[in-house]
Amino acid sequence: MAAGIERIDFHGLPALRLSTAADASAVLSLYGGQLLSWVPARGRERLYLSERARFGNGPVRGGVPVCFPQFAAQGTLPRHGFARTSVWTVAEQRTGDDFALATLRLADDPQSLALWPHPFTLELTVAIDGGRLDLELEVINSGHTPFAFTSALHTYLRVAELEECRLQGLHGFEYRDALGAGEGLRRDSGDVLLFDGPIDRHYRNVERPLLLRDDGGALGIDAEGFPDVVVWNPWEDGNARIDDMAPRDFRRMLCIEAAAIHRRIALDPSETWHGRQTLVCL
Ligand SMILES: O=P(O)(O)OC[C@H]1O[C@H](O)[C@H](O)[C@@H](O)[C@@H]1O
Repeated sequence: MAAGIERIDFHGLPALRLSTAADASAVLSLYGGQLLSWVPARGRERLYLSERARFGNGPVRGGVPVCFPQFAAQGTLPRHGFARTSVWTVAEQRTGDDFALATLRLADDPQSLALWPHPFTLELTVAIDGGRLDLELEVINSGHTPFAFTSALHTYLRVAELEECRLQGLHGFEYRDALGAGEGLRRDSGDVLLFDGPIDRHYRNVERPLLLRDDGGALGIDAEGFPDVVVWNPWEDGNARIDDMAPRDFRRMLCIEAAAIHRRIALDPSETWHGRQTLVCL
């Protein structure tokens, strides 16, 4: 099969389907600039997408939402900012013998300026190549005054069984426990992170790569530019409070997010920032 990129309708959303000659594929929605599916060559679906997701009516539960210019409720903007509910445009698409790549773009408009008074351009580039996925976010300050932002690629990984998952690579790094009381920092002391309850940890200045093992094999998780890692799973009670997730779905997903949140990124006029997350099937 030849590599290709086609425009599709995905649950009513305009999207691009990327595919490679080796049969890797991905679906990238223009709504939110959100990757909604990634199937590596000879592999299974690697991203969780809720069967109860709402498409085009608020945030889409699953895939890789782009959080910008605010992470979670760390400010006065809508949760996780407005990029995940904005309509992006296609800036570039390219295929080669063994890869497919697409870039989506989002720029300020009257609605964004009413919420956040800064001209900006965002570009999200998604590239698939055999067993590898690269996501790169570029932020350009296209205005005349400085601005600062927080951001994340809020990656929802699909896992076979959460309690079988083992995450390596966070040993020794400091984190803020977003479920705990107070602002104190803790230090990860385990060789591997296991999942047997709700978790919402914001690790700082993590030197990667991370390694996630579950029943279905191992996934390497690397990043550049994003200093932080968020690990989130709502577990049973949290899941029950999320109306766009089926009741036991917390066992099928794990968010490991490339983030820039513990310190805001400041950009002067015309300055550019890049952050990248890479997932590799091992
Ligand atoms: O439900 P959402 O607004 O998409 O947020 C989902 C989750 O995002 C991040 O992982 C935060 O650390 C969590 O605290 C939050 O619950």
